Amino acid sequence: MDMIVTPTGKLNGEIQALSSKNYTTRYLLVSALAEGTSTILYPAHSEDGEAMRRCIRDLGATVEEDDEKIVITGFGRHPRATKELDVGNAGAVLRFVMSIAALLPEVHFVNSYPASLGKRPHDDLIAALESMGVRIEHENGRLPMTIRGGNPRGGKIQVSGSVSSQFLSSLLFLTPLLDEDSEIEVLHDLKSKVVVGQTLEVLEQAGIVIEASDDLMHYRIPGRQKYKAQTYTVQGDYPGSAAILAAAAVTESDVVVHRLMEDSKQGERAVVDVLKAMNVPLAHENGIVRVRGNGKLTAGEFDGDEFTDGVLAMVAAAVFAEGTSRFYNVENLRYKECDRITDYLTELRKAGANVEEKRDEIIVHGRPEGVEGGVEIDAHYDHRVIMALTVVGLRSARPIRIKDAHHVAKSYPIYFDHLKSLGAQVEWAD
Ligand SMILES: O=C(O)C1=C[C@@H](OP(=O)(O)O)[C@@H](O)[C@H](O)C1
Ligand SMILES: C=C(OP(=O)(O)O)C(=O)O
Repeated sequence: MDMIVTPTGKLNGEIQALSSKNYTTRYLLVSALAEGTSTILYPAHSEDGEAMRRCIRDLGATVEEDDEKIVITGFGRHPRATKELDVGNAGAVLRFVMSIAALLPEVHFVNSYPASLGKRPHDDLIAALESMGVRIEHENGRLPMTIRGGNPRGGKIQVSGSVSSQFLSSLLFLTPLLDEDSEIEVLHDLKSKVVVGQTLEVLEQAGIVIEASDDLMHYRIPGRQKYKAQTYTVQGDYPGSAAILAAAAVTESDVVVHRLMEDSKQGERAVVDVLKAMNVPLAHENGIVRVRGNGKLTAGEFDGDEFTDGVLAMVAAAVFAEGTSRFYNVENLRYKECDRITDYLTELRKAGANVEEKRDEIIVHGRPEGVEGGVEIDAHYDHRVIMALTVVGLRSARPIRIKDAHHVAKSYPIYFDHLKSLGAQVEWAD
């Protein structure tokens, strides 16, 4: 389904932030790895959340859900010997479940999104799992894959963090279950370091003991641990809310978003500081963010690796800022649902934005006068491209048409409903 975004000058209203995708996937996983029954309150409802629900069910967890909670009885260290898993287009779900599949004799991962997840590399996690005695058939480090494990060995493990932090997170979920104690050394660099903090927080809540170095590059994980069945509450999602806040920033607005904890471990909480640095009138207290946009923004320079999933939305706001903005240290955006530098900038330029790219940087020459719009946008299967281009469409001279905008449901199925409730002129077109 395509979305027609018509220029909208004013946004007003209040919404409850959607629930965090990245916490929901983690709570579903640790609940499945516990024996006994866990409860997750206010879980995210999205395609990626559904992908993790599907995988843990296929691996033997029981999953019962009503409109407020999920109740899960896990399989501990003994997942059911399932032959095939389908993670949809969910990168973190694939990476995390690959390590659980290593506990089984043979699991095949299908490639349902050859043009998106099918293009993303998993070499670094494959190498680490192979060093633990797991055999993996793959297509040049990509899906489809067959993992032949059974009894992966703990001990000294090395994994590169230069492409994704998810490979490390995946090993941190697996190693506590192994017979041996393990030590993990992260090689090269560790991208999206902040989100590893979420992994560690959830593991601690699940009763797992892990010793992490201050720089998050070394870990000691005792083996033979048991995940505890717990009750978890999912907090609001900053990455998805970043697009709502950007929309409020580029219009005349008075927009309030609830459920955004100031002390969240989500790196994307930094988008509040980014917008403040761009002189967007914004207040953040008691978990409530209020933007009283006047459409005026000033450019800035930002380390995008601190708020990985919020970069595209902040770039969309910078499109209308006074001056030139830089978002640096963002090379790993190239390995997401699409190449979020080259593909994203191609779509921004179509809409009339003045943007440049480097290997690991996005440069935005702001256009406070707005952009032409009046074009058809390719979503590249990427929910964050869809959300960010919608922000640009609100301040274009003419409507834009975003093709296949239904892929927004990967993380935020109600994004357009939320925007519409704030007054945005967005309509599905068949
Ligand atoms: O661990 C996670 O849940 C995620 C980590 C990040 O990926 P990278 O570590 O590949 O940047 C982020 O982009 C993704 O949305 C989810
Ligand atoms: C890249 C993302 O998620 P994943 O890596 O889990 O596909 C995202 O949510 O922007």
